Amino acid sequence: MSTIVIENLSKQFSKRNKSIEALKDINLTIQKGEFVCLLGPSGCGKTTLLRILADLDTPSSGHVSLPNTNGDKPIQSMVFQENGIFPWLTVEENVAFGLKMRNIQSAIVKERTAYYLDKVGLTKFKYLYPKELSGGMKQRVSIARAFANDPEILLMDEPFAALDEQNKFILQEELLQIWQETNKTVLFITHSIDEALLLSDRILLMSSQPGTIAKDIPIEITRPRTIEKVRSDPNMTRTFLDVWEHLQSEVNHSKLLED
Ligand SMILES: Nc1ncnc2c1ncn2[C@@H]1O[C@H](COP(=O)(O)OP(=O)(O)OP(=O)(O)O)[C@@H](O)[C@H]1O
Repeated sequence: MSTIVIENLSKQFSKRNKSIEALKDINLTIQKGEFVCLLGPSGCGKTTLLRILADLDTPSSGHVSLPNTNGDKPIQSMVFQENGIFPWLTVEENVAFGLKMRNIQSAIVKERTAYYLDKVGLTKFKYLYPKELSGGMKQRVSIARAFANDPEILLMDEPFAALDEQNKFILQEELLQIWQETNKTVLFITHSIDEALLLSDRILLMSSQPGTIAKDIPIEITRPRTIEKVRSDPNMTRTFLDVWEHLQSEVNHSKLLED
């Protein structure tokens, strides 16, 4: 069953009287429950695509079809790289925010908030404010809030990019656990090939500007996965090199166009 269908999507921006073609002719189908990573050179339109799916921006042409939820829950929730939580609310209030906005019964809000606070290990920090939290803890709040909202689709824009390796690894594991339990569809932007191999069912590799889907690569290594398992699998080594070479040539290509 497909959750997201994108047909002939293109997006142009105008910047200082010049037109920028950010996305060109994107055609894509994503199945319910799939974990898909978007990888591509800087400026290739990854965030633009996510923003269109989040309804924060509109396509210049083409069509996006998302599931219909009859308004009883959100279609999509977005997790940003940083600063995605409200500084004036406590950890608990941040996680409960979306549910309260939808006037969900307070007993359910409490139960669901407590469940996801526990999942991301923040129960004992629930009365703290964001300024009292580390970067990793803030991202945990964002993830707990996104899942507590119970959306059909999770849109994640480099959520772990600002974290140190150790924290990144712990959060990747937590995310995978919650994803497997909830069967949400996840679209996840990353610049890390290792991260994409560890997390995704599929890597969508984009070309440099204008962004197109250059390759659609299934990642078939069994779950649960660990970095060690991914690194020692010869197929994954080959995929890593393929993706690496693609990114290198796209970066070189866009440099040539700039020169
Ligand atoms: N609101 C906007 N107005 C004008 N140009 C924009 C706007 N948003 C994005 N762009 C341009 O569209 C292109 C794609 O940007 P986008 O942020 O989607 O790329 P990205 O792949 O997410 O980049 P990065 O990996 O560096 O985060 C860039 O050239 C960017 O400058």
